[in-house]
Parts: sequence; C-alpha cells; structure tokens
Amino acid sequence: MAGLKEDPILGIDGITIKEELEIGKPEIDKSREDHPVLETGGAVIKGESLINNRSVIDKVREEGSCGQVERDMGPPTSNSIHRSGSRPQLDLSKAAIEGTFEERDPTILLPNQSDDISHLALDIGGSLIKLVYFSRHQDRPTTDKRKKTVKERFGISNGNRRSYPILGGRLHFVKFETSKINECLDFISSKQLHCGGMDSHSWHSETSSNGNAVIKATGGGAYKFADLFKERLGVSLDKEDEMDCLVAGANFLLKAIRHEAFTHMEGQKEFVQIDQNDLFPYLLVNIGSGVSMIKVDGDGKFERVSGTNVGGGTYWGLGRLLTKCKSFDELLELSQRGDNRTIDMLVGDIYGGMDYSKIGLSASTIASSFGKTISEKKELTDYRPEDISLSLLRMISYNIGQISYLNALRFGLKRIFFGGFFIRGHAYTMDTISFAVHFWSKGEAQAMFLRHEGFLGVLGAFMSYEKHGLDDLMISWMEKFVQKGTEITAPVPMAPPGTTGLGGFEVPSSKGGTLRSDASALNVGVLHLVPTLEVFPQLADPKMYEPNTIDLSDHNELEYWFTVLSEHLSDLVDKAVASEGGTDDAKRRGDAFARAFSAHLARLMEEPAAYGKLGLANLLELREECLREFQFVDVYRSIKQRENEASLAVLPGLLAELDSMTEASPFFLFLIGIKSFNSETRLLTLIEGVLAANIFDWGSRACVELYHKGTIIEIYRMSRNKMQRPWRVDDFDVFKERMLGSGDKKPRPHKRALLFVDNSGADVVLGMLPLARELLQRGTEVVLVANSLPALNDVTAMELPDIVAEAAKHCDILRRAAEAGGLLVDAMINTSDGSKENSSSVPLMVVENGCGSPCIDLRQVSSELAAAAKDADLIILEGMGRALHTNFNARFKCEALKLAMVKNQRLAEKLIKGNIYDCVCRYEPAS
Ligand SMILES: CC(C)(COP(=O)(O)O)[C@@H](O)C(=O)NCCC(=O)O
Ligand SMILES: [Mn+2]
Repeated sequence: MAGLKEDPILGIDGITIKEELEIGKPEIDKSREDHPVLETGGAVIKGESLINNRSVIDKVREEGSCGQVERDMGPPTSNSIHRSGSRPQLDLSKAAIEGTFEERDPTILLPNQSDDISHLALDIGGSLIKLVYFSRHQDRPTTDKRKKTVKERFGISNGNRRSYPILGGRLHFVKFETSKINECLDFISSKQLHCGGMDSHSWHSETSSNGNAVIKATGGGAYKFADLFKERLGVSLDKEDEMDCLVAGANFLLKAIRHEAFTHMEGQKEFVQIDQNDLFPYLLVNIGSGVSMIKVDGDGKFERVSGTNVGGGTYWGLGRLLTKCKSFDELLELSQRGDNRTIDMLVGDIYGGMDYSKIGLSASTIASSFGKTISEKKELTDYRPEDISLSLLRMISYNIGQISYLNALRFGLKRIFFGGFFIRGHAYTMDTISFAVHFWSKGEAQAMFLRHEGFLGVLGAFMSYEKHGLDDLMISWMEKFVQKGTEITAPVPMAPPGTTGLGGFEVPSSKGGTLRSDASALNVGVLHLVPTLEVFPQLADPKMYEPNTIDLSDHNELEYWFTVLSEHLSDLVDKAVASEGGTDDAKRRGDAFARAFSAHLARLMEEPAAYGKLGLANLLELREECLREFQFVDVYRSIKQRENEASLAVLPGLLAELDSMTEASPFFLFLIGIKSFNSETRLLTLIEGVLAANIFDWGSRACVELYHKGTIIEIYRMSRNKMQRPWRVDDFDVFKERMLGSGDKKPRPHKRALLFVDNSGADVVLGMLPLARELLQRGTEVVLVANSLPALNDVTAMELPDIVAEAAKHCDILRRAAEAGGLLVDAMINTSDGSKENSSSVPLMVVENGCGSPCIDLRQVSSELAAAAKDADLIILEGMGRALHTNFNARFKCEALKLAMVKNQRLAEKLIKGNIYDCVCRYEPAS
C-alpha cells in the first residue's frame, strides 16, 4: 500500500485499499468488491475508531452509494426551500416551440406564464415599439430560522426601503414593429401586463382620474396610438418627454449595470468600467430614425445640442428603395457581404491608386460616398444590392460619427455614448462609427456603445414611475442571461468577433459572414433587481477586484468549458426531472431547460461578451439560473439530504477522535521535543479534513464517476488517506504559526471568522463544522456563510441551521455556540449528556451570501454578509468554485485562507501546474 500514511483520525492502519486516488487514476481499488469498509485493521487511537463502528457503517451503507440517481424524490422536506415560496410557478400550459424543431435556436413560447407583474412602460417610435416590464417574485416563506437573529446581531436595517427578497425581480425587454402594433397589444393583454401592480407586494398602481390603469409611454406613438390603447386595453397612456426619457434611461444603465458600456474597434469589444462619480458630462447620441445629440450634465440635466436628419430612417429608406430589401435587418445582413469599392469613390481612384499621403489619406479612404456611380454608365440593376447596402451604411455611420465628434469637441466632452436601434449590436456599424470618432479626433476621443442601446427611452419612461418608489430600483441590478415569458428562451447566435477588419474609411479587410440572425433582437439578458446586494467590505481593492480566475476570452478555454458543460447536460436533466418527481410536466421542463441552456452556450461560443464580460463563474451561474427559470428549484435536494445524514451519523466519532488529540501531557511533549504537538496535529488534521471532504462535488465529472464506486464514507476515507503534504499550494505552516504561534509567543485568537462553506454532506459536516468548532473553542466567533439559493450540491443558508442543530446534539461546544448565535432558538436540543446549562460561548451564526451559484462574486453579496464581514479578521473560502474559479487572486483587508481540492485536470494544470485531486491551502495575511 504505497504511500498511504497512517491516519490517526480514521484509524486506517491496516486498511486494505490497494490503490490510492492518484493523478489520472481517480479510482477506488476495484478489487474491493464488497464491504471494503469492514476490511480495516482496527482502531488505533483511544477506544473504538470511527471507521470500525459497525452500526455507523451499516447505516451509511443503507443510505446507498452516492452515485445513485434518484427517481423517487418526494416533496421537499423542511430542509429545503419550498418551491412555491421561492419562485413563482411557471405556467407552461400551451407552451410551444415557435418555428421548426430543426431550427438551431427555437423560441419557446409560454403564453400563459405570468409572474407578479408590477410595471410596464412603452416607447412607441416611428419604426419600433419598445416595451419594458418588471416582474417580481413572491416573497420566500419566513421559515428561515437564522434571519431574525442575524438581523438583530448585525443591526441590519433597510431604512425606509421596502424589503425585497433576494433575487427578487426582473426587468424584461421586448420589442415589436410599430406597423404590427396589434401584436404588441395582444402581448400585453395575454400577459396581463396592463393589470399589474395591483397586489399588496407591488408598488402603488397608477390610475387615472376615471379609474383606468395608466401606463407610462414615450415616443410619438404615445400620442398617435393613445386611443387604440384605450379602446383595446382600457388603459391611458401617460406621456413622458422623449428626451427626458432617453437621458434617464442612459443614466440608469450607466450607473446601475456593470457591463453596460463598451468600445468596439476593429472587431474587438471591450467593456468599460464607468465610475458613477465621474460620469458627467457626456454626449449621448441616440440614433433612431433621426439622430439626437444630447449633452448630459447630470440626472435630469441635459441639453439637446445637435442632431442630424441622416439617421437610421435614412439608411433604411434609401436602402429599401435601392435594394428592394423587405426589412431593416435584411438590409443590414446584405451589407455583410458587400464591397463598397464598386460604389464609393476612393482616394486611390482619384490619385491613380496612390495615397494622398501629404494630408494623411490612404488610397483606400473613401473620398466620396456613392461617388463612383456618377462616372459610370451603369443602371441601378448593374450594382449588387450588397455593395449598395454597405456603401450606405458606411456613409451614414461615418457621418454620424463625425458630427458626434465635432459636437463633443464643441463642448469639451471626452465621452460619447451611442445608443438607438440603428446600431443593433452590428459589429460593422459600431466599428465604422468608432473609426470615424477615432479618425477625426486623432485618437483623442473614443466611441462607446450601450448594450441596451435600443431601450434607453423606454427605460427612462419606466424610471418615471419614480414617485411611486421606483427610485429604489437604482440600487442594484444584475444581468442574468435568461429571457422568459413569451420571449426567446433560446437566444440566437452572433457573428464571431473580428468581423469587420479595419473599418473606418478603409476598405474592410474582412467582413463577417454572418450577421446575428436576430440582429433586430436584443443583445441583452434579463436584468435582475437585487437591491440588498452590496460590495463585500473586506475586499482590499473593490475597483480592481475581478472575481473570475479563468478568463474565457481565450477561445480554447471557452471551448473546453463549453464541452464540459454540454457533456454534463443530459445527466443534469435526468436529475432535474427526477427531482421534480419525473412527471410529464417535469420532463417537458427538463427538455426546455436543455434547449435553452444549450442555446445560451451556443450563443456565448459565438459572442462570448453577449451578456457582459464572460468568466467561468458566469457560465456556472447561467446553468443554475436556467434551471431556476424552468422551475427546477433544487436538483440535488435528496442527494444533499442523504449525504448530510450519512455524514452526521459519523460526526460524533470524528469529534471524539479529534478531542482525543488534545490530551498529551506536557511531559510527553517535552519528551518528543515539541511544544504543542497536539494542537499542531489537530489543526493539520482539521485542514486535511476540509480538503479531503471537498471531494464531494456533484459538479465535477471526475468526482461523479468516482461516486459510483463507493459509499460516501468509503470515498471520504479514501480521500482522507490521500492527504499527503506538501500540497500543491501549501501555506499550512504560516497559517499554523498565526494560529498557534511559535516559541513562547501565543498569538491572539481571531475575533470573528467568516467560513464560506461549499458542499453539503461530508464537506460541511466532516470538514467545515469541525474547523468551525476549533475556532469557537479558541474564542473566535464563527459565521458560516452559505448560498442563498441552491446550486449543485452546495449547502444553503436555509439548510444549515438544521444541520448545525443535528451536530449540536452530540457536541456541547457547537450547541452552546449555536445557541449564542441564535441558531437553536426554537430547536429542542437534547444534548448527549442531557445538560441544559447555557454557559456563555462565542456565537456560531449562519448568514446567506446573496447568491445561487457555485462561485461567488464579492462585489455583490447580501447585506447581512456585508454587515457580518465588518468585524471579521479571518476569511476562510472553501471549495473550487469560491476559492479557485473565483477569488483565487482576490486580496482582502483581513487574513484569508483559501482551501480547495482541485477536481478538474485542466484547472489543476493551468492554475497550480498540478494534477486532479491536488489540494490548495493558500494563506494570505491582511493586505
Ligand atoms: C462547479 C464546481 C466549481 C463546484 O466545485 P466546488 O466549489 O463544489 O468545489 C466544480 O464542480 C467544477 O468546476 N466543475 C467543472 C466541471 C468538471 O470538472 O467536470
Ligand atoms: Mn460546491
């Protein structure tokens, strides 16, 4: 049994596991056909060892192998978040795939789905109607035991703000052609959007003096179609000024959405971080049918300084006449394949192929748009519509770029933001405008674009409900990918980056073969309202903080993770469907989830920045969001329960063995020449325990394969045995010195430790709880930080109090601390010794982190975590998602310990130049 060391905790001396868990060989010895657990040699430390406890083993075996896929899952127990409480029911009746099933990204219509819809606003323009509505989820049930005490302890108050549930609402974006206004009216009517906001949870509804509902609307159509809305829906349109709305919408987006603004040069999209305090003044160029240029000096402070009548309407109008195209998007699509040299007169045409270098014009610069057509005896039909479209597009884009720059120059404005539906996320258009601004400003000014480009006005109209409390909406929004309702759940692919070549006045060196087939659709996900989220106060430098360790802008990396997630999909769908009882409805939802998620992945492969800057954490969160979208509330619920129970059953034995390590006499220590042998060994054993138990990760393909080969405890033991130092990243000695000191120096214990826990079962029960207990014993307050919503097999904050209560039944340290932390307020705990004394203890608390993903973005955490973090002097981040995929490079104001087992070969190679199942123990003193 090469390399297997004696394990004091588990007493595996003599165990007959023949192979270790090795690099590239993640297998338990196949020769251990049955009852391998019983082959252990015997107890080695003080009495009966945990693993020799027959009844425990039998119990674990009864729980079954953790690889078993459930088919028989009943309704959630008290440990789970109730489905009906945490999310509204999705009404899938009459759900239909629009278009053919062969279509790559079919739209899924859910005509009868309705959330608690609160507000609707409209922007009815000359060509398009833009619609924004907000849907809010019902409050979660108030069975969250820890909530009240956490609020009291950390003094969290919402002030006068309403209290919203976490992840509690969504802003949806929809558009219709104005010529098809009846479709828009049908949509509003089918989703009852005009009747929203009437219940007790919502903001005050608007009603006109005659009792009719009122909808905020902007754009000329708000006047033109007012009677139609009254007639069809019985609603009045409350008209808001178009410019006011544009500015309010742009300000909202630039302040509230992190990855809203971006530059686009030579096919490269780059997001720009906007400092809210340094936003004004700027020039807003809204390119609709015509173009408005607005100097914005603040909220509600602006002046329309210029404009041009040569805008989107001009491109579309002239384009339609000249090419016979049937739609704007078709015209745009044509331009992708065009060559403007056949139409435009270039400098080289005038200078016999030469540059006019004296004034800096290259031969390929356009001297005169459409100029070539005057000198040739050709008819319109002699020109390719593709070339005409491209020449037109470049003519208009350059013109707008140039006038914009001149106006920015006129008022000394450094930033120019371009919006309006003319752009439509079209790479070529953006490159052309960027080139013009760059060219004329000699590189001094930069054009920026907005992801919600077409929705500025309607967002502004939406914001104008402000007097009814919507000013709160500015607080925090997150982009969350998923489109819903009757919208597209399966977004469409985009052109790959780098489609436009040089752009500008030059002949493009390459042109995209494909325009996004939904060029007219949104380049946005749904915005989620999360007003309770805050920046984690212990981040050393929030502005520089980047949660993702793996940057998916490297296409190979993106491809790898795309493949990994795609390969997981069918197994995940099976589990998801089973978790909802395997009903026909669940199967249908499973199918819809698979389609939607695959479509999102496909889109991201083609346009990685489609939903903002893309990192691995976003991909993993997208999957969880998508599951929730299809009402899969907690896919791993019964796996989690089973693993919790199995682990809790062996916890008392583990704690007893840990305690047995405290009792060496000073004489013995003197004898072996070590000052604190036992505390050292115990600390090491505890950290090893955390790393070993982190193997229970249902998101890792390698681990899931492993689970089919043994029971929970077998796998735990095997993983525990593998723990050999030095780990691949091993700062244990530094951490140990901080905890235990060296020489005679006794360090002060930490005041408060935040333990970001990861997985259910052994991970939290046998790994993190014993570590928490150690800290508590040392007089450190412990806050267990867990997910607000389920993600894979991660333990949630709602589930933890019951787990702690169960553990506390067998451990007075945990019991007293949990009582002090208010975790056991209403629990009837029978301690092992029957004592009911309530001696003082530092508290053990649980707070939710504000997210529902295996990773954590510390720019957006729950207010209770932010409050708890203020007094913390130690942060322990556990698991691959929280400590490696995200936050591996994060620096904190206080001490930080990052603990994880790497359960993915590629990540191990890339991040730590190691192998799968290597471990990371990274300790960082306060920055
Ligand atoms: C999703 C996870 C980050 C969860 O890991 P954990 O945080 O539980 O340690 C991890 O399972 C993961 O990175 N999986 C990648 C897919 C795979 O290796 O199969
Ligand atoms: Mn996890």
